Amino acid sequence: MTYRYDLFVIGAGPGGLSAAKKAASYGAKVAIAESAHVGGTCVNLGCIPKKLMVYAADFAEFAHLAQEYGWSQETPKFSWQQFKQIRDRELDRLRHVYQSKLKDKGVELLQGAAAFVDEHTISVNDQKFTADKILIAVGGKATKPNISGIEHAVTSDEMFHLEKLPKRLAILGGGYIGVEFSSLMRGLGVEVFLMNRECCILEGFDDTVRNTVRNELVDRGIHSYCNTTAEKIERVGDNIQIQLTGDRSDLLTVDTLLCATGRIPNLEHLNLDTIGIEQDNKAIAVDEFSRTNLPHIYAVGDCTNRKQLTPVARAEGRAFAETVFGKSQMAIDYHLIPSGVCSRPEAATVGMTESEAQEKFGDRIKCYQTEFTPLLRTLSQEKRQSLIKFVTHDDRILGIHIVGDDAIEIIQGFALAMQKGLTKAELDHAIAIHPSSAEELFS
Ligand SMILES: Cc1cc2nc3c(=O)[nH]c(=O)nc-3n(C[C@H](O)[C@H](O)[C@H](O)COP(=O)(O)OP(=O)(O)OC[C@H]3O[C@@H](n4cnc5c(N)ncnc54)[C@H](O)[C@@H]3O)c2cc1C
Ligand SMILES: NC(=O)c1ccc[n+]([C@@H]2O[C@H](COP(=O)([O-])OP(=O)(O)OC[C@H]3O[C@@H](n4cnc5c(N)ncnc54)[C@H](O)[C@@H]3O)[C@@H](O)[C@H]2O)c1
Repeated sequence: MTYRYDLFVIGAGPGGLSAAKKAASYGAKVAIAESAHVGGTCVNLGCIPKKLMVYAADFAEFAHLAQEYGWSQETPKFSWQQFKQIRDRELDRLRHVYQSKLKDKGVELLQGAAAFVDEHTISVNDQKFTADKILIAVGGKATKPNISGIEHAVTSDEMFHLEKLPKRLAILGGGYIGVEFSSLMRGLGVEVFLMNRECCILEGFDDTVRNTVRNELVDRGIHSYCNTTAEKIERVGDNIQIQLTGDRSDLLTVDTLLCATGRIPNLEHLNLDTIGIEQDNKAIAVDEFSRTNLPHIYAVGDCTNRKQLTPVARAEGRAFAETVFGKSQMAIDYHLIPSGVCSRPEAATVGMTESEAQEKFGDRIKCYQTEFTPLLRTLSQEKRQSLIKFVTHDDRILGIHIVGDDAIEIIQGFALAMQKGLTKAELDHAIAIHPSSAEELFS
């Protein structure tokens, strides 16, 4: 049987793009279908626009800090409309860069929603295409809990395109998205109410990090309601009224409600049932080589049940292409993947939390913790603390957790060193750069 393509990729996000380009570099004839914008969630509605908004918000804090350094007092004004225009111009440029990279590699881009017709046939805009191998890389979408009136809540997708900045914003969910948006919106001058149903924000992070970030958010004026969720939501005129339940049970009135309660795979329009692809908890079930139960169909990124992070989707895409079209079988090592929350303060983490290490090694673990004021902040009246915590066992570093300026940039190199089995003694013998925040990791 001959097929039109060696590989058909569904979804041009980080996972699909990296797989398509790598497979093409091995000489495969590749097509990629995209129903929205090339670049996927990351470029269009995720990492990149989010981080640009974080930077936009930072200028408010820096303008304040500048006065402590002797700059004269002026009140800078922020224009949301102007920022959106400038940001969208940059996202457009990025999309073009990704498109021309596909073209350079000879990958054919098909604009439209793809669905399975049979095991080797995909339809896009009523046209049918056959392929020997198929990669599903359709990513995820925001999910909303079943709460009366939840249709009045927006998701992170809409937050990027709001007509105007909210005056009072409530956020349901204290995970990555809830914490990042609460912080950046506060930075832009919005009154923010952050609700999470657990005892603290950032479930899964080390408890010290969770508590430190929360205290700092509160210090910056965010109302943080833990053990609290929404029972009922109603639109009243231009406002949204939220009946809270849990530790807080009052009626909260805001103009915008962001639902940030998690993301699920985006599988509903693919016709997966017609070909019998097995699922695992609403995601596509795959083995260590990203292969589904059908041996010629693979899946990578947020539509599988692994880590919902851009570098992970990219790595899975590359590993798939290497395994199927390259020279060696490649599986991803999910151990020690660093991640960071772009809140103010920033939080970054790699490896085990203290409680995870305790569960595994009991009282034999040892933690080291240091808190300090970064040099940049020492002239300020508002003392912003940074925090570094090591979790070790028999001197081997099991986890590093950082809160404060540049935490995300600092942790990257240490994650690599940990993968190489770094011990605390080795770190203490190394020579750091001074003055810096990262030097605080060295003894
Ligand atoms: C607000 C937000 C902020 C984030 N910030 C970060 C961050 O700072 N760092 C980080 O590592 N991760 C971050 N993430 C997560 C990151 O965006 C995802 O993990 C990553 O984009 C997953 O890549 P993917 O290729 O699996 O899917 P996606 O990027 O979602 O791409 C999937 C693509 O498939 C397309 N598609 C879907 N169905 C079809 C179909 N039937 N036919 C054709 N095309 C289809 C979609 O339109 C989309 O373009 C963030 C996510 C969000 C929502
Ligand atoms: N900086 C980054 O790397 C980054 C940034 C954004 C998103 N992401 C990725 O996207 C994924 C999705 O982000 P997210 O923040 O939507 O999900 P999340 O899983 O990180 O957090 C969702 C939070 O909502 C809470 N929740 C669920 N239902 C609730 C309810 N009814 N009431 C109150 N709280 C409720 C959950 O307990 C959880 O704490 C993340 O897991 C992450 O992998 C990464």
